[in-house]
Amino acid sequence: MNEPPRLPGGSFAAWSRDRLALARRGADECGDVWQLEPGVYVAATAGVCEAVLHRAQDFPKPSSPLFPPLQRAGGAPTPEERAHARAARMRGLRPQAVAARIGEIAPGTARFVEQWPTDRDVEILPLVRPVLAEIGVRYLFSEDAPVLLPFAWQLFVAREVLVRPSRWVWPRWVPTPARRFRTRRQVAFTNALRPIVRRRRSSGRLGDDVLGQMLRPSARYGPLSEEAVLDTLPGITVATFETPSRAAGWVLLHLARYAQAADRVAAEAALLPADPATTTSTHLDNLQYTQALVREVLRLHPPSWLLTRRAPRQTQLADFTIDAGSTVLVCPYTAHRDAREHPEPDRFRPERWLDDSGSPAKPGVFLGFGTGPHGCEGAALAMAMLTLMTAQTARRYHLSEPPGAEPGYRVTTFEGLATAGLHLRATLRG
Ligand code: HEM
Repeated sequence: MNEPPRLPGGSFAAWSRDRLALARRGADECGDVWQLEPGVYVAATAGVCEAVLHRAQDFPKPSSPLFPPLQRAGGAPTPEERAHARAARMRGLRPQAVAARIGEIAPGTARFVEQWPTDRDVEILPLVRPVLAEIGVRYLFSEDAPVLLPFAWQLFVAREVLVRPSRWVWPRWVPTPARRFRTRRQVAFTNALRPIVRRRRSSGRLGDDVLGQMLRPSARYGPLSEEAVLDTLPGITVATFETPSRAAGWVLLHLARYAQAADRVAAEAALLPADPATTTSTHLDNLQYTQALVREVLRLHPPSWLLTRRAPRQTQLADFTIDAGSTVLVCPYTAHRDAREHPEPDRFRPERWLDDSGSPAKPGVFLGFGTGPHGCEGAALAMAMLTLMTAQTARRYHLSEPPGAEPGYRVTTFEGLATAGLHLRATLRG
């Protein structure tokens, strides 16, 4: 049996101290796959990460939903029920569906820009999160969004409490205070959503938003049950703004750090209509440099930088044997810094995502939204929100970091790569 190499000094204690640094050292010194501790492997390079995510039979995603099903007496949903719920959500989230609703997303990102207090340092994540929550919840529930938004916000708060690092990892059945808090918030959200689902179904006015698409029967599976609708929406609701907010923090930081890139985004954004509600998918498609910039930021700082998979049976990965019962951590962060895929991988160079004519290019593996059967369902929505927000911000402001030798934020990696405490200053462009 050919086990993946162990990284010298790569203990769990070293991992806990600085996970990004250890991940980089593992990729540099061990290559494709390395061993963090017995039974825990890290897939580090682009090809291997991609292979694990595509080989979902050999490396299934553990089912540990943040908001476990409440409505079902009969335990976890079957694979068929999961596929049905995913297909229903994707009707409202696929690229064509998002493209048709750009005029609803753009006013939200424009409001964010307008309300940014200028000429003083402002903490970014608390500024950006409520705006993206409003856009995301509106995208899912349109005119029913105002009722659901406060409950959605409480789901987010419950999530933050739940994922906070703690000394003890309690078995899943232990009702810790954080889990009880989560369940109460999830029940409250579901109780607010149920009458909306019933009203839409009984009136026949299902709506054209994501909820409306989920309520339409599928040709293949028929109608999605009320329980499945109610169980699937808490997770998706938080997903519409949680990871996008982390991504926005990184993108805005890069606008502040790279003035020339920001100027180029501003020039492109000058072509956006004055009334954001009239923005269309054609306007969005024309923001090619801005999209490249967002993609480049997600390459360098993928907010979901480490994905978990299991190996229920013994299997091969690259030249190694992965034992039954192992955990495989897939690392988009190091995969994106694989020089065979992205030359000068540590350099911020949005142009790498454009060809000579300025059209989109795919220079190498990109796992910012994962890939394979569990790839991100909200990628098109996230790209639309982030691209519009970036363009509108650069059109109106110069951003800058607070002066000083040290960055005014901490990089956190637990449950996602984020710029905790990031402050930026916006000054109106002359
Ligand atoms: C910049 C923003 C975002 C990033 C970087 C991101 C990243 C990711 C990644 C890497 C995965 C794969 C996880 C894995 O393979 O284990 C994923 C899955 C997922 N994302 Fe996103 N995401 C973003 C925004 C969104 C939005 C806006 C939504 C909701 C509308 C969403 C919904 C989901 C869902 C439901 C999954 C699970 C898919 C599955 O397990 O089958 N994400 N996302």
